[in-house]
This record gives sequence, C-alpha cells and structure tokens, in this order.
Amino acid sequence: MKWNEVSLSIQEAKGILIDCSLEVGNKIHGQNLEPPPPPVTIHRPSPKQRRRRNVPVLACSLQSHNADDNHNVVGGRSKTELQRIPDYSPYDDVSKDPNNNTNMLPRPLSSTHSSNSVSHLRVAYQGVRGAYSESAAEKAYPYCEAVPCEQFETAFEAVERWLVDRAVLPIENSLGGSIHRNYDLLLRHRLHIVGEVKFAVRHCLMANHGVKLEDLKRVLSHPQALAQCEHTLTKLGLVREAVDDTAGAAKHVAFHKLNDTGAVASSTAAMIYGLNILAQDIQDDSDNVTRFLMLAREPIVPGTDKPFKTSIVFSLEEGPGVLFKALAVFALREINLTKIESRPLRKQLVGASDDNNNGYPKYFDYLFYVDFEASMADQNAQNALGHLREFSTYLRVLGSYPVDTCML
Ligand SMILES: O=C(O)C(=O)C[C@]1(C(=O)O)C=C[C@@H](O)C=C1
Repeated sequence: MKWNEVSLSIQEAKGILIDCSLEVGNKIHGQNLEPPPPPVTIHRPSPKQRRRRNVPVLACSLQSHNADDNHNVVGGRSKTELQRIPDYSPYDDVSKDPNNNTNMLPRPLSSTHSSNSVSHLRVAYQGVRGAYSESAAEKAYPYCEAVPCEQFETAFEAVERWLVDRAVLPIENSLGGSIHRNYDLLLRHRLHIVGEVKFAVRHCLMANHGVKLEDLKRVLSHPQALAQCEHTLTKLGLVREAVDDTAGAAKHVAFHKLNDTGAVASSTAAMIYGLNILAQDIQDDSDNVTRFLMLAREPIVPGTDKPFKTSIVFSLEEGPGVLFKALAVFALREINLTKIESRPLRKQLVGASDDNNNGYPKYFDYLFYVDFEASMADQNAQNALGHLREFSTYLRVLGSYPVDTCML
C-alpha cells in the first residue's frame, strides 16, 4: 500500500463535501460571501492593489493567472467539476474509485511550495491588521499579500473558493493549548496542511495615550491571549472580555477612545492603532509559542531531504485497549508522536454507523488527531498507517510537511 492510499473512501469524501457545501453565509470583513459563482474563479489583484497590502477578499470574477494555480483544467475536466465531485487528492484512497484515473489528479505542490520562496501569494489569516496571525502568515510566506478574515471558517472558505491561495491559522499554543475550532474545521473542510510556522507570541498591555495602569478596569483580547496572560491580569485585577482577535481589541479601544479599558495585543498592533504600551511581555511564561498551520487546496509532495512531520485524524472501534494499539503502530516503528488531540466525533462528518454500546446508545465517540515525526515518503510511516488502518473506522492524512525549526 502507498502512502497516498491511506485516507477516507470516496463515499466518505462525498459526505464531507456535501456537508461543507451547506456551510455558507460567512463574511470576510463585512462582505457577505455569495455561494461560489460558476465557474470557480479567483480575484487577482491589479499591480496597484498588490502594492496596497491587506486588501480584504472581494468575490470577483477574473480568471486565475497564478503559476501556482495552473490546475484549472486537469485531465480534460475543469477545476469546478473536480471540486463538486469527490475532492481528488493524493491522500484519497484512489484504489477504491472505480473510475480511478490518476491523470485526473490535480498536480500536487512540490515541497518547495511550502517554503519561503513563494511570493505574490494571497494568504488568508483570521483577525485584523496587527494580529499575530498576520505576522505568522508573513513568516510563512514573505512578500505575500496577507488577507484579513473575520472568522477561521472564512479563511478556510476563501482558500476553497480560490479567493486566496493559502491560509495560515493557529492550531496550538504552548501555554493556552489547542485551538479546537481549527481541529474541527480541518475535518470539515478538504484543505491540506502544507507547512507549519512557530511564532513567539509576546503580549503587551496597551491603552489610549494619557490612560494609566490604575485607570484600567477591564481588558479586551482574544481568549487565547487572555489565557496566556492569566497571572498578570489577575494580579492587576482587570475584568477580562473576549473578542475575535488581539489586534481587533486594540482597534476597538483606540476607535472608541476608551479610557478605562486596555487591550492585550502585539507591539505591532499598538503601533498601527496608536496606543501606548503600559506593560510588555505580560504572558505568564517567556516561552510563549503559537504553532500555525499553512493550508492549501493541494498537498505538497512529501520529501526526505529535511525533517518532515505528518498530521492524521482517525477514529477507532469501541473495545479494550484500542487506543493503546493505535498508538503502538508508531511506537513499534520508533516513530515519535509530537501531538495527540481528541475531539468529539460528529457522525455526519465521517459517515460512521449509528452503533450501539451493548444495546445502549453511544454518545461519546472520539476522533484522534495525531502529529508524528516522519514523512509520508518514508516507508516506515506508510507501514505504520497501513497497520493503523486495519483497526481504525476512519483515517485521513491531513498533510505531510516540513517541520518549522526556525523560531521568530
Ligand atoms: O488574535 C490574534 O492576534 C491571533 O492571531 C489569534 C491567536 C490565537 O488564535 O491563538 C494567535 C496567537 C496568539 O496565541 C493569540 C491569539
């Protein structure tokens, strides 16, 4: 069995696609996203727009001329068709497809596409200008046009609808833990992880000029940022209020000229929105790192020339020791796991049967997300997934991508 044969069946893929086609109506910074126009198109910024950074996504209908997106017609079929029927990818079990024709597969990105060499890309991130996610997008793709999105889901949709080329979204933080919403969205959408970015997050407490620390009664920020500054904010006795992103908090405080409210955000956000920094490095631990995922419509070809990591999601039959057995497939082959996360399994997403637990309905089924240190180009990793597949009820490779070894 080949690495690309380990994934959900075509039937299951259909289920996910149908589900995600129902999810419409999100907004990219105030603009309603219409259902995808036929044919699928992408907004290519004019040279003038390209010079203006952070232009929010506009649904418009110019054809793509991006070298990276040259798969509009694949094997005689338009990209539109390929997206409506099962989303072909090297991760799908093509051997189960009666119409299997590898010529129809979109050409995967090469592993260099995930590296810093890609410029002129439009990269979606969640938040407004000055958000940590914007900095992470710029670290992942220097010279890219970073495109702000209101919600995580909007960023996923923007990639799927060819409005942008990539998305960079947070997945875990060394102090605050996992960003569960993005784990759930990874399953619901059919994007591929093509890279990761680790970003050192250094929070500042900021307020309008003239406002002193003792004037503050409350503080606004993203829930993750508030959690990362728990001790400091408790010591200061500030009431915490959660908003969509850290830079959005700074913008709100500045825009409304609040004089009893501060924001927890980056020094970049303080500069952009003209706020005064009252305290620096207020995170509970100086090692505060957020890991972001780089997402694309197509996977990269995994390599063995540098350290690679692979992310998978699976579910298991009920029974004693099944999780132990699942993890043993990696231990037996000396493959190191770097992350394990469990999330509730929503049956309609993976097409699982409505099974009973000794006659009692079962409410608590789980999906397991695992990251391991190996490339899917490595036979050892392929063997491990082949083994796991023997007793998993669902298995999908989310991506095999280079490890980020450079901290910013
Ligand atoms: O609000 C921001 O600035 C973000 O980029 C989001 C986010 C997150 O979701 O975890 C990213 C990094 C920090 O951990 C705090 C917040």
